[in-house]
Amino acid sequence: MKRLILLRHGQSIWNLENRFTGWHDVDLSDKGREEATEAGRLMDSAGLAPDAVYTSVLTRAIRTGFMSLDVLGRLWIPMIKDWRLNERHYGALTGLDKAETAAEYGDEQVHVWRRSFATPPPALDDGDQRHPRHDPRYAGLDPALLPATESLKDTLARVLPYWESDIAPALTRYPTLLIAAHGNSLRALVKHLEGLSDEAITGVEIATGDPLVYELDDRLAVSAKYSLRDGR
Ligand SMILES: O=C(O)[C@@H](CO)OP(=O)(O)O
Repeated sequence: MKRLILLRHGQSIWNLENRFTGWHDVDLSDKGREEATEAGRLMDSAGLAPDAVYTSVLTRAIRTGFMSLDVLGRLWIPMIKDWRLNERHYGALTGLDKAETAAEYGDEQVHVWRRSFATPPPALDDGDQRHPRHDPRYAGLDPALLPATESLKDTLARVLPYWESDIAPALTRYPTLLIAAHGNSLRALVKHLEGLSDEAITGVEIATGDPLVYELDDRLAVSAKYSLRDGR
């Protein structure tokens, strides 16, 4: 049996401030750091010892993985960072206050931008400093790969090939594998793992700092799923 632990980063400063974040690189809040440490304690109590961690190239996820592994005394395991585990790109909404945006465009429109499967938020212009082409961490990538906005469908379209090419094969070598990532990149993975419909995934939320464990058989079919914090 293999175990996949999905861990959404702890609360970030922009989660706390209620701002659309996406690919903006904001760090954890004090509460987020506590959640990251607590996630490590929960894994420890459950007897889970990750053999490797996959994470994004965004500080809040990297730090969450690092802080949880620190509790476990496992900072030495391989940590693989890849942009394809980044949060869904929030386009022109990046940095805006969620409540103010809802007051301007209406709750329904904001809900569509946040949770519909296929409708992306308005895109960023190439010249906008928030566009990933201006961020040195993506300098080695083909600019055509870099999103100016993303729906969950678009996010799935980059997470899934990475799952198939890198993460799923790694489960043979690392049978307990931690993925420290983001609300929407993890929702994309959950949709795939559980075979959820486009409609069903719109109702799925992933809490910060709550390790979600999937037990997988040799064909990587899910045999059990539970959360370490809420026990669901
Ligand atoms: O702002 C974001 O990037 C995400 C996650 O924090 O927010 P939402 O839940 O609205 O998709």
